[in-house]
Amino acid sequence: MAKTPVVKNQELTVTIEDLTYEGMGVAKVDGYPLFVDGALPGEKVVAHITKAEKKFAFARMTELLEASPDRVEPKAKAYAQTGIAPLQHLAYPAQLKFKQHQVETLFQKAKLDIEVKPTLGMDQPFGYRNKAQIPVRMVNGVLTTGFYKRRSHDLLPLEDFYIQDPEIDKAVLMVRDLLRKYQIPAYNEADNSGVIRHIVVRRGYFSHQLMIVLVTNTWAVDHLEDIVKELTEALPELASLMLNLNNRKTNVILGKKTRTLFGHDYLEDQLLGSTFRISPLSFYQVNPQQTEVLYQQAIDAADLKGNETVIDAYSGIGTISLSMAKHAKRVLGVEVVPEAVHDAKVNASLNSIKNAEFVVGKAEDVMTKWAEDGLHADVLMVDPPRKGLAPEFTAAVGKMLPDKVVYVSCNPATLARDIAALQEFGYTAKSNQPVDMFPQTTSIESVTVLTK
Ligand SMILES: C[S@@+](CC[C@H](N)C(=O)[O-])C[C@H]1O[C@@H](n2cnc3c(N)ncnc32)[C@H](O)[C@@H]1O
Repeated sequence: MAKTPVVKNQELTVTIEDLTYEGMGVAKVDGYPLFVDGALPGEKVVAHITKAEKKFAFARMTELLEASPDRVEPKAKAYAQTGIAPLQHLAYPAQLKFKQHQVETLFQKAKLDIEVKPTLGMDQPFGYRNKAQIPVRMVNGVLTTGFYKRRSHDLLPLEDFYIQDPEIDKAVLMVRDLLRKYQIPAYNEADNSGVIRHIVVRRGYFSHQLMIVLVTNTWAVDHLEDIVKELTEALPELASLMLNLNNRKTNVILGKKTRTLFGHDYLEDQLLGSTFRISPLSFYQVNPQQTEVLYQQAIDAADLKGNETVIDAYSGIGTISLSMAKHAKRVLGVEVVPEAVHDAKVNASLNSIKNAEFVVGKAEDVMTKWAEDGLHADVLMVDPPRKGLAPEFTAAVGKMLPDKVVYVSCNPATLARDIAALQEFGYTAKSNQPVDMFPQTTSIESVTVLTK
């Protein structure tokens, strides 16, 4: 095997120069990169090599010799083992700079000359998540809720998740205690046995409505009536209690079939003055306070005058579409999850919006058809998942040539790739606005406007 500049279990003193997009400190040993877990730029640390590859190595920090002024005390040491909050040791203003810098770096690499504005952050960057998906496993013979340790499926027991709405944490513990009381077995991944796989909880930030979904390996859950009765009595905010069947050997959390045990089969919440129904299988942004900031950026960027046709691709339950419909002539949404499209249609009528239509389908297929049919959009909104736009989608944009493209992105790497592709059709972007939707984590959301 080729000789590497460092070897496994070696300890060396290094100075950290940068932070990777995953939040690991980067040091160089004669130009060879060392990724040091938990270390911050400017810090001098003792690094213990855990893995040495041909082109880089991983290390663990065993001693902090000189700390960064941006280092803060993490909320909980154990919590750091999970990867839920990989930036919790970095002061919040520095987290916001880190995100801006990440986008700048990716744009530079893609040779894009676009100004990246300072990240819009939160006043209180904890307790913001409106959704939790908590794995349930047996730990030492006891049904336990918590989170997986990084790069593993070993469950670390946790009661306070810090970044979730504290009411969600309380609801999870209440469900856990009832499952313990009625001796319901937790799921066992090794042999696909047991009953309870996950507890999924959503809470409306504005409505305070609570939705609990018990994800189970079977429909047959003992004492279900007792559990439902006790939960409804204990949680006055409970608006929806559901059972979701997932009996496949998979890392996907939710199965396709859901039964309502109590209340509605949806949750309601408000955003920018409109009410939205959200089904358990539908996407809904997890940081409601910052979602309003993000959507306002997108609405301002679209600069609608009232006579435009807007396409909202990857429209989910229609949150962006319906916010835009108030300022446009017509909005067409396209989304691949049928339940989300159903929600979007209901949401249009709940908010008395008559100029928005929603289609189920892959955005790349539907956009191609619209372009072939000669449909013209003045504004194209895109809010794709992390993998960004499909090449067929970008090609259809080149055919339709909307006047403006407003790109809401949750992954700056695919954003940079897609902007470069759209440039081929004569689009340019002047600036990018990151909005911090996920404090304490490395995830980056941003809005970019492209015009011809
Ligand atoms: C980041 S979410 C945005 C949803 C919505 N704009 C919002 O803010 O709530 C991306 C959405 O794209 C949907 N999706 C994923 N792949 C798709 C595809 N190929 N075509 C259409 N929709 C897709 C997902 O189901 C999800 O609802």
